Amino acid sequence: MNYLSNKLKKIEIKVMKNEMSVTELHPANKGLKGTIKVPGDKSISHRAIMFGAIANGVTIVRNFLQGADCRSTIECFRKLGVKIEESIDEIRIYGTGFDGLIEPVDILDVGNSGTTTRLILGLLAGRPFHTVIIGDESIAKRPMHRVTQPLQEMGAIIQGRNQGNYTPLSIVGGQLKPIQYEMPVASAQVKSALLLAALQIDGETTIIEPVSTRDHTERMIKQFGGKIKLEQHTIKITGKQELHGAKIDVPGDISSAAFFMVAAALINNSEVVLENVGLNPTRIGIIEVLKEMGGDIHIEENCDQTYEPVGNITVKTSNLKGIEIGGDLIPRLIDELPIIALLATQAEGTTIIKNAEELKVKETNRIDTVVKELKTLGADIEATNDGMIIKGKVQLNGGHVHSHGDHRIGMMLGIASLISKDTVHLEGTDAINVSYPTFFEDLHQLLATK
Ligand SMILES: O=C(O)C1=C[C@@H](OP(=O)(O)O)[C@@H](O)[C@H](O)C1
Ligand SMILES: C=C(OP(=O)(O)O)C(=O)O
Repeated sequence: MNYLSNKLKKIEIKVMKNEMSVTELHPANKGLKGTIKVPGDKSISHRAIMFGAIANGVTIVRNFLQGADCRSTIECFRKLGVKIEESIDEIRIYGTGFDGLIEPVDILDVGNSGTTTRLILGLLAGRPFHTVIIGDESIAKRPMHRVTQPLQEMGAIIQGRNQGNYTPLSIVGGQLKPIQYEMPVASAQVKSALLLAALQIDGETTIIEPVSTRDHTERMIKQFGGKIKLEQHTIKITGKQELHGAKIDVPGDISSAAFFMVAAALINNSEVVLENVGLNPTRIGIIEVLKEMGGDIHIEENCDQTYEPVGNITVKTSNLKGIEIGGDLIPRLIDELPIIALLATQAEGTTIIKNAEELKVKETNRIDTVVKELKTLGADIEATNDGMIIKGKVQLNGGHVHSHGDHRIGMMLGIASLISKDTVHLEGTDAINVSYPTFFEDLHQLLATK
């Protein structure tokens, strides 16, 4: 049977009081072939809106990710008084500078986006007005102390549930003082929040990371004409700099490309080319893992790019072996761990994922949700305190699985259905809109190419 009978076939069923979408997914009956461009990078799209807003002059963003999370960022900045125009090809942000942002009359709704929540808190910490931030059910469970505590130390007044740890949060910013901050967790969101606060301070702020995390904010500061000192894990920045509007071409999101990289490696007779994907060294852990597992993967870097490296990734059907994944590599593939877990179910031997406690505080507890859902499909997978142990190679069955409202779990299960021997019913498919609204269309295209 053709995957999704050649069309997205949705069965609407009623679960308790809520309407839940259940998608019926069928095993792939042939390989994935062809070339696609995955949508723009989520981390860079968020930052492009934020830096466009705080710069002076117009910023033009191309290949912006039109996912729900980045839409939340746009709407938050509109409420802060920033004019943002959208056309099919580009987004234009009329930067107001920090001082042009205004006290919002309405609550800012960050939806499902942790990046929006944490980065906007850093930015608002230096603004002398009051803002209330809310999000969805998942956001309400995600820890915010990691940003609210250092921002309070800098001088911001922040209140919220559990002493400022959970949304709804209220913040009154103002004049901040520079600090030297040794980050207890490896988090690009914390680092970026502190950089956005530091950019508003007269004086030098120092941030020390335990290990390197994605550096899109640092690169963007330079792209907007700012200065930042980077030395190993230490970042120094002086505030009150003039930032100028810029032209941003958002590269394809490697975290979205990862789903098709894995699908191509796992399905017989596949060869997929993913064009114009971001290859920032702080994001390419998935490429390193695929290579180490014995994957047939080829990278062709485009040498013209200045601020963010991009290139094409080709993946063919591969014979894989289990490996150990941990340490400094974890932040460079943190969002790819659910799909890497699926990859590991099809590798000969044992794969151990460790040092990945951060998975517990994502959109869901991704150790629990990955283990639960892959077990339902018959995988040999166990949760550990800081990761998972997966034994392969195991033929997956069909079954009824759930995204738990987590986009990456939904997409991982969508790919799992292709290698399962029976039909998979995926509940909560809508969550995928958070980062990849055209996921099933792109999958369908790769399945339809001869
Ligand atoms: O800075 C960012 O854009 C992101 C950083 C990561 O989160 P942490 O900083 O919490 O690790 C990642 O999981 C998230 O999807 C996006
Ligand atoms: C963790 C993620 O995003 P955020 O923290 O922005 O919600 C993600 O996209 O996997």
